Amino acid sequence: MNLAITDVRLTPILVADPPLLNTQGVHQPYTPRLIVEVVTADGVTGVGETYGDTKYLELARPFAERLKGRQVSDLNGLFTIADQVAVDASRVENAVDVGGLRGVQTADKLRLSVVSGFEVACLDALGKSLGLPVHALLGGKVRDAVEYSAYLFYKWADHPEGVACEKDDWGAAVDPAGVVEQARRFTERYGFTSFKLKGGVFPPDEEIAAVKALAEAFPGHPLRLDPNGAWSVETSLKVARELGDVLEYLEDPTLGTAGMAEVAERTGVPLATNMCVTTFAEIKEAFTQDSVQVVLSDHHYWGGLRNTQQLAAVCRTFGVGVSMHSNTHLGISLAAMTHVAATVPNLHHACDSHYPWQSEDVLTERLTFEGGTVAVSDAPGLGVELDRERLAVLHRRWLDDDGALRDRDDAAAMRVADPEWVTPSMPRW
Ligand SMILES: O=C([O-])C(=O)C[C@H](O)[C@@H](O)C(=O)[O-]
Ligand SMILES: [Mg+2]
Repeated sequence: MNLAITDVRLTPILVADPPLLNTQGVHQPYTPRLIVEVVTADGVTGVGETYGDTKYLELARPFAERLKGRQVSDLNGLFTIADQVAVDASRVENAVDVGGLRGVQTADKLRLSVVSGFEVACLDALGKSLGLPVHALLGGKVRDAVEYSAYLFYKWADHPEGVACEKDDWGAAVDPAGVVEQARRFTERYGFTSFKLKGGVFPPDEEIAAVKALAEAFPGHPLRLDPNGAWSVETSLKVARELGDVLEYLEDPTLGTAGMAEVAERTGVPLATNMCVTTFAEIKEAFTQDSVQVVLSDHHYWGGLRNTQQLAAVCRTFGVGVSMHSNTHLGISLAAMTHVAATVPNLHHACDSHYPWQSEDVLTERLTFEGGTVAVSDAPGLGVELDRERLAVLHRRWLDDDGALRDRDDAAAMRVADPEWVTPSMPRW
């Protein structure tokens, strides 16, 4: 068996995204992703997926060059390569609300967001070469299916008039009735039993009303609300008081470790985050201050599946829960999330996934949710197959774009509907 990497292919694509609202604006009609392929000397191809914005592409290209000739089994070596890839200082930002609502943007985190795409591709190729599923390469699954939650969004029925887009069939959801209707469709289509509402869009009282309506429509089901840090400490506490009885957790009610610690100290509602603990460097301060009770890992920016396992081990050590965050992603990443989630013993909350919102994919067969879960594949590698024709179509869309959509910008997308819109300063309420 020859596991040497002889070729690496990077294919940036643009995939359709519905008009989902968040505190910064609205999703663009098409969003960038990067598909990574590594090919071994034996002709085995492994696939990975990560963020596709320019700041990631400019790191992925030199990374790919350095990968050739190495072994797909050399997973630790990926971090050595990452250290050799220079990050332009202009890309680094220390604010916690930059970079698509997922915390600080350090040079290391940018590199790790690229490592993850290559790590998954290497694991896929290694698994296919050895005839083993990725979860076996990670130490073995402890469950046969991974539970996901319905990721509810306030949304418009359509993207603004005149904007080129793919139509979706979800309709609008801009009030409690619309949110409950969306949740019903999620349960009918996918069998989800827990629900997360992306908040920070409307004044807190309206979002409280939406969560109360969900609690009434789905009594006893786990509910979460995530305003991406849009509230002050006092507003967070008010929401916690109003919704304390029905929430499984409140996600990033306010920005930053200190604010989260203050909220956590003054409420019994558990706090989750994918914004104030997004790197290993942030763990010590957050955990010693008891800022968060659940860390939502995202293998893309934590540096891959094995780093996610390490994060889970640290969380277990400190008695902090762990689950998974999601951003717009396709089936390769859902497969990767499912493999790693299957290996984490202390995963006690349903994971997030945007996948139901993505009508387009690059796989020959879409992954499916049954009873709100994705079955853990025992096929070699990730257990997915790339559809080259679809990949070519979505890459063509990227090539044809004049650059306007190649870097996700929810505030810019909002300005198409509301020319006065600027990214709100935080706390918004
Ligand atoms: O849980 C979260 O914070 C997210 O998923 C952040 C994402 O950017 C989400 O808000 C989105 O895509 O609008
Ligand atoms: Mg979040």
